[in-house]
Amino acid sequence: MNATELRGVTKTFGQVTALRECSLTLRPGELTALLGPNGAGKTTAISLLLGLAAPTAGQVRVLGHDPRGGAARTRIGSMPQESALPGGLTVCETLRLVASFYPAPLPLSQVLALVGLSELAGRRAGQLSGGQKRRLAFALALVGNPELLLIDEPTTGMDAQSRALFWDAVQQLRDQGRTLLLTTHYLEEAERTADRVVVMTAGRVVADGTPDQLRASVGGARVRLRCDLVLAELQALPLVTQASTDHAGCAELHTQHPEALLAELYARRISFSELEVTRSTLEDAYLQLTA
Ligand SMILES: Nc1ncnc2c1ncn2[C@@H]1O[C@H](COP(=O)(O)OP(=O)(O)OP(=O)(O)O)[C@@H](O)[C@H]1O
Repeated sequence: MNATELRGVTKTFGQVTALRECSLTLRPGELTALLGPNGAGKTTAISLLLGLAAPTAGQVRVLGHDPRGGAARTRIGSMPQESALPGGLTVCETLRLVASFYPAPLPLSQVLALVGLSELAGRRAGQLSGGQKRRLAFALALVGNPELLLIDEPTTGMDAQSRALFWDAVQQLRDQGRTLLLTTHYLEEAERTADRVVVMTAGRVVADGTPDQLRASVGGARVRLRCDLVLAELQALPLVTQASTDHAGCAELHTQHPEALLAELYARRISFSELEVTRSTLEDAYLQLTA
């Protein structure tokens, strides 16, 4: 089996326990989004998969191998949260240099086009903007033609256009049958693109499923409306599990039974306007799971 997994992994750094009996299996050909608050252990999980650190307890396999050996190294691409690029080399030279370490790299023109750097191929890395450097880091993760891509907070620092381009490229890579694991704090992006979402908190996996399964685990909907009730009255409404008001004076209610809640408002002759009902999002599930 070409398994890529953490099995019962604990990782400590002195007094700090970054992972606690953490188990996670990546399915081939899937895009898995690894979510969790700051310090949850996401980067630690990735560094163990990359073989950069050894687990304190438990087992790590990558494409069927121990990642600290060399067997799987050229089959993996990684994009770390921060990367130091030699500023004097051009985009093309940097890519060519990294490609030279792999047995069957992708054509540079294909990689440049995929990450949207074709027009900047001759520019020195030190002269790229922050977002362009992130694109180059992504290109470096891809150029070795990896089966498995481990990507840590890729879209931080990218503008909206770069982000859209990035997710488009990620979908293409997944459609080519590659396996991807990425961490992100942009839940909407994960919700739209990931086949599977794993939520970690305090070094443990607390949820693992498709975006639909996670949304269904909180169920219900958000009901937004304008009415004269104050916050305490909104919170006291039957069927409301959570209530808040925003700066514009609109109420936001969370409920498992939006239709019954609206019927209740009518029955109580509570008048309201600007009604909006949306089903729970991945963010709702995430906030509940990591609360
Ligand atoms: N080399 C290290 N030495 C000591 N503690 C560390 C080390 N690396 C990570 N930690 C600690 O382990 C915990 C998990 O860190 P990790 O970087 O994996 O979290 P994360 O989920 O990636 O967070 P973020 O979203 O902020 O990137 C944190 O408490 C962190 O301070």
